[in-house]
Amino acid sequence: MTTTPNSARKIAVVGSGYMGGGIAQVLALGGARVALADVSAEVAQNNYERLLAESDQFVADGLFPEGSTAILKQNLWAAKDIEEAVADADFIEEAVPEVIAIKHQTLARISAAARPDAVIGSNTSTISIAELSEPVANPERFLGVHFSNPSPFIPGVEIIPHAGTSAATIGAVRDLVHAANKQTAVVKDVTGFVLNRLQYALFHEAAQLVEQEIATAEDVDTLVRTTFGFRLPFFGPFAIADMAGLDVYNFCYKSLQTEFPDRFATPRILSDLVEAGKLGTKTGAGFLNVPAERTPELIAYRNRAYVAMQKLIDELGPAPIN
Ligand SMILES: NC(=O)c1ccc[n+]([C@@H]2O[C@H](COP(=O)([O-])OP(=O)(O)OC[C@H]3O[C@@H](n4cnc5c(N)ncnc54)[C@H](O)[C@@H]3O)[C@@H](O)[C@H]2O)c1
Repeated sequence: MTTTPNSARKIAVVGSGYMGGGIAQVLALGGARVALADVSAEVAQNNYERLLAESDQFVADGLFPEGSTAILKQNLWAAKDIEEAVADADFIEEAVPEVIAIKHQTLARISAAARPDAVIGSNTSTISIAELSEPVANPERFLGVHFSNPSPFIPGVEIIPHAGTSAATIGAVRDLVHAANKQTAVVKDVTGFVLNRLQYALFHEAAQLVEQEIATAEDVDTLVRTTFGFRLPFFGPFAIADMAGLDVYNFCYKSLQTEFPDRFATPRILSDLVEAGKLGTKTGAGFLNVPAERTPELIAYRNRAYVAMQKLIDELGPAPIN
């Protein structure tokens, strides 16, 4: 639930490049006053102008609502340096390059110049949040706030507290991100977090299939897009497993184990449910506990979703790859 409208917030984005620029657009369009800071006043100003020009193009292409550039002109500004940008900010997002030394140096400057109660987030994709927190004074106000590329259009943001991040900090960031019309999930500070761990698990198997000449890269992509990947905008892996039947998953694991006993060892959380007779949607209990009486509603939604998805793909045409 949103408690504070973003129009009442002051935000600074430090590192106004590709990701920082997009994040600044999202937050400024959500109503916050957003300062851009970069290596120099000139770079910040150039990025400010780039973001306005890009917004004009997005409006012309129907991707941003009419009037977006005017809102950005009102809410975005280019600061002369990090200190000026963060001085009275409630929230600061760091989006400088993925190099620990640069991030540490930047976070030290942010932390020294910001209000002691300002919340500080990092857009890091891979660096431990605990390690990044080292130069931050009051590290309970620091956490990962990981937007995805392209940030104006991808709806999810991964929130990564380190062990010392306060609950109030997590709550404040979730409010702020939700007020900018994004969805959040809070995950632990482990290598790869959740998003990249999953993304690279899929890529890792895909690369091995191609290396072993089991399928071409094109055919792997076709299969992912047109089969299980087709479901993913609507259902995550646990909803899909519940709908498929956890007994079926258990059996498939046994099959995979004949060739890959270690890589596809049956996960304990799956075998525990199967042993308890909780086989997913068909038994009204599984990972996500969809009550049995709602199954027809779920199936109807699923079917509508897949038909709508195919219509959208037909309307857009294939991606310009190859
Ligand atoms: N590009 C992606 O797809 C993606 C996706 C998710 C997360 N990320 C993460 O977002 C962060 C930024 O990535 P990006 O792709 O936007 O990089 P980028 O190179 O486009 O932008 C980095 C910006 O930081 C500025 N900068 C460099 N040193 C600085 C300093 N000392 N002080 C202030 N500004 C400084 C640069 O001038 C540049 O404008 C990285 O941590 C990256 O891992 C990137």
